[in-house]
Amino acid sequence: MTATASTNSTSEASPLLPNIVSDIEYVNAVDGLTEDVKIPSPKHILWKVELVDRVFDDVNRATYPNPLSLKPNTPTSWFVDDDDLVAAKVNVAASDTDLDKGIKAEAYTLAGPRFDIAFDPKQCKAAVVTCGGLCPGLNTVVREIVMCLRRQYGVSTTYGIPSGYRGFKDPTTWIPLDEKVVRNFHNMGGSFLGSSRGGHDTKAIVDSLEKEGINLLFVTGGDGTVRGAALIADEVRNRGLEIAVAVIPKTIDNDIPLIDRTFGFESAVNAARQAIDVAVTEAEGFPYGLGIVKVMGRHSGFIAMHSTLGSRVVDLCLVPEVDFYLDGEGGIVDHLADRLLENGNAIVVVAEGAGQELMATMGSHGADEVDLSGNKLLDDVGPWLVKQLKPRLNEKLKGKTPYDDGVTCKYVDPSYMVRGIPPTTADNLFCTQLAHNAVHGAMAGMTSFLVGSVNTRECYLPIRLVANKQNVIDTAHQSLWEYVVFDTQQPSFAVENDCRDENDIITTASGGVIFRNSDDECSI
Ligand SMILES: Nc1ncnc2c1ncn2[C@@H]1O[C@H](COP(=O)(O)OP(=O)(O)O)[C@@H](O)[C@H]1O
Ligand SMILES: O=P(O)(O)OC[C@H]1O[C@](O)(COP(=O)(O)O)[C@@H](O)[C@@H]1O
Ligand SMILES: [Mg+2]
Repeated sequence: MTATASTNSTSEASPLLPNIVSDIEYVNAVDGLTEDVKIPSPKHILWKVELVDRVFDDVNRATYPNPLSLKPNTPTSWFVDDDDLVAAKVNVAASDTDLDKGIKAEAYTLAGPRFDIAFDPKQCKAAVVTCGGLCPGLNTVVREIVMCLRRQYGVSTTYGIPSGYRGFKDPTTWIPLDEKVVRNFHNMGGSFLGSSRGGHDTKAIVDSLEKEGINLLFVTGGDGTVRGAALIADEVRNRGLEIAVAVIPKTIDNDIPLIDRTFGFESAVNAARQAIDVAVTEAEGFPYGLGIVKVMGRHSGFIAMHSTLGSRVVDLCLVPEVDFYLDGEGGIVDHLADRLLENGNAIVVVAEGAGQELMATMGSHGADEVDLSGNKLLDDVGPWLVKQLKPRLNEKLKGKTPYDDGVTCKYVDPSYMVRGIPPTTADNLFCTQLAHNAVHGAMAGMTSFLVGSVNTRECYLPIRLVANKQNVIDTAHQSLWEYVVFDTQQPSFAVENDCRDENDIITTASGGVIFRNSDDECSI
């Protein structure tokens, strides 16, 4: 079966996403069908990315040849066509393939270099900024943006904005970046440019961009940064400026929706696994050793889930997405007591955002504060868990062990050790792909977009599809969480059995899920 998208798609304006959603009529949907069999044309969605103001109007679109295309022997097959799409969903229900209905398709624009570009490289000035919490790979992204701009497009001016969004205000502090400066960035943890929370001032940022003649802006950061970038892109559009705004999503938390994973996540998972290994050594070294490891992840437990599955020795994994309880049948105390008696030791991995409600109901008074970006500061679940578990387990083990001196509890909090490290090789490669594709998209005149991998293919997503939503572990459907429950044999705490239409659910390769909401204005 082949499906071909027609090129003359019609644009359907949505009040919230002007010119982003378009219907594509599939033609020749099923090979071998005779001419007289008419397939009712279902609506398909292409989540188009916006173009900078000057090139928005296709008719007046000025283009320049991509310098890469002028180099001798560059295969034309290296270039991506605007017709090349990435399927948003690769799993389809059998009922969706009913010939009467056709297959409902939803797609993003494939990332990569375009044959024609929208900006004259000689006139280009770029800026790059790193925002939010640190993350392995930030420097690689900056390095590769500079390298790709210079080597592939001949753009020689790129400024590094110091200290996140707040650094835009004073252009005298901007750092000129060239190949020499960035050469060894890929080996460095942290952010050479510096980062920060808070300090986003849309007007001041766009004033500086306008004053300094920046036309390519690359922003790397997490969910907060994406919201900030959306505001910058709106302001740029409102002022009619020719500035492409591209986001390269970062965060060790992996909480950006729709994409397979964020860069830095894999590095953080590897480091978290090392902490688990230490806890195992300690727990095995003492009678009835209980190792408890707390890892980062405020709203999403991906680091906890993936490091648990990577280590395969964990007896209990607690994440923000799943409420748990301590006592009684099906509680975590009985489960851990069983494992201690059976194996002589037990390992718990807990994400920092887990158990917040339980702590509150049991009288713990959280800080009730937010950080400079407005992120709620969490109650510390690690020490709380140690305090709750120790006496309960001692009670459970009484009279059942040879020494009768209870559990030996070892608490490991790797904290920033999972974050302030250089990226793994896989993350370095991933950062390179993301950075280069961000440059290709921006040079092609795309704006207000985020570059990410969807179903292992790099593509461009409109920022607004992603802002204000969170990627969380999919606990209600067949996903990686099922392996956690199977592997740890922990109680399967009740999860919301979501009864929304399957079409509203988007799952990600790392085991995440988001549910569309009305903001998407998407009707299939
Ligand atoms: N709703 C928002 N509007 C504008 N800027 C925001 C918003 N939320 C966060 N930001 C800015 O984005 C930056 C990073 O946000 P933060 O939440 O700290 O990290 P991350 O982007 O990694 O999630 C901060 O400078 C913050 O001020
Ligand atoms: O750097 P801070 O302010 O101590 O914040 C720690 C938080 O940052 C993170 O490492 C990453 O969060 P962001 O990606 O949202 O910046 C969280 O896992 C953690 O809760
Ligand atoms: Mg965040």
